Amino acid sequence: MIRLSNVTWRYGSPTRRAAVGRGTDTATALSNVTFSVPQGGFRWLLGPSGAGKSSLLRLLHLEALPQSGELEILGTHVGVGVKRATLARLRQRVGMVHQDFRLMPTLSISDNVALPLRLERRDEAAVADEVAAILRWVGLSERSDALPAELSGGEQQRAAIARAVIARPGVVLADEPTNALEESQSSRIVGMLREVSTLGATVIVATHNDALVRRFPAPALRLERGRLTSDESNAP
Ligand SMILES: Nc1ncnc2c1ncn2[C@@H]1O[C@H](COP(=O)(O)OP(=O)(O)OP(=O)(O)O)[C@@H](O)[C@H]1O
Repeated sequence: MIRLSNVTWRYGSPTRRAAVGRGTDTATALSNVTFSVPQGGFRWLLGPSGAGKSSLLRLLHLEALPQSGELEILGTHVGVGVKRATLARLRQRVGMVHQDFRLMPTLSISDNVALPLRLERRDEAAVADEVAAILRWVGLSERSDALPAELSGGEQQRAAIARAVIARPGVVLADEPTNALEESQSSRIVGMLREVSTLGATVIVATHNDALVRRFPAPALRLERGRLTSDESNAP
């Protein structure tokens, strides 16, 4: 479950600089944003360039804290004063998929996918089993020893999804995950993200791809200039 109530977030605040080390102005990226998504819900995140989609996903990925308003993720209230250890634990329960994959170039696909489990110090035999199972799910069993650069864009994105979901996060966020991909790969990626939500994770996917949104109908959150202009969260 994700719940935001009147959340406002400006770039260039001390919180933001401390969190990611950049941003010098005070552009307001999100203004009074209020919505909630239940556990297992799937939402498109739509809006023109600069509307605040990436900013909202970064906030939900706990890369920064809201300057005002309330943010609740998986039952934890996140705000100024929240303990670092609480944030770190919560962050492990939020998976993120980026447009440019962000796989570690020197690690094999299986080692990339294993990273979240190794961070949790899971037993290596269990890691091997989980990695094999998830690579089967994303159709990459044959490519487990390859380096990311040896894979196509669609394959790299499937590996990135495997890495994002292997530790069974309660929330999965994707920032324009199909931008660099051709149509058939895009559909496959969105199909997987939909499946992740039916398995119980809350999933939010930012996109500019209207054709994809039509092909996979789901409630949408629409941002314009940092404000939520449409919230179909209560749609059936
Ligand atoms: N590092 C930053 N420092 C200051 N302002 C920023 C920074 N990154 C984004 N912004 C501003 O925040 C606002 C929202 O940007 P954001 O990247 O969230 O939009 P977006 O909807 O994801 O756009 P796009 O679809 O082009 O990716 C914009 O006004 C943008 O200029």
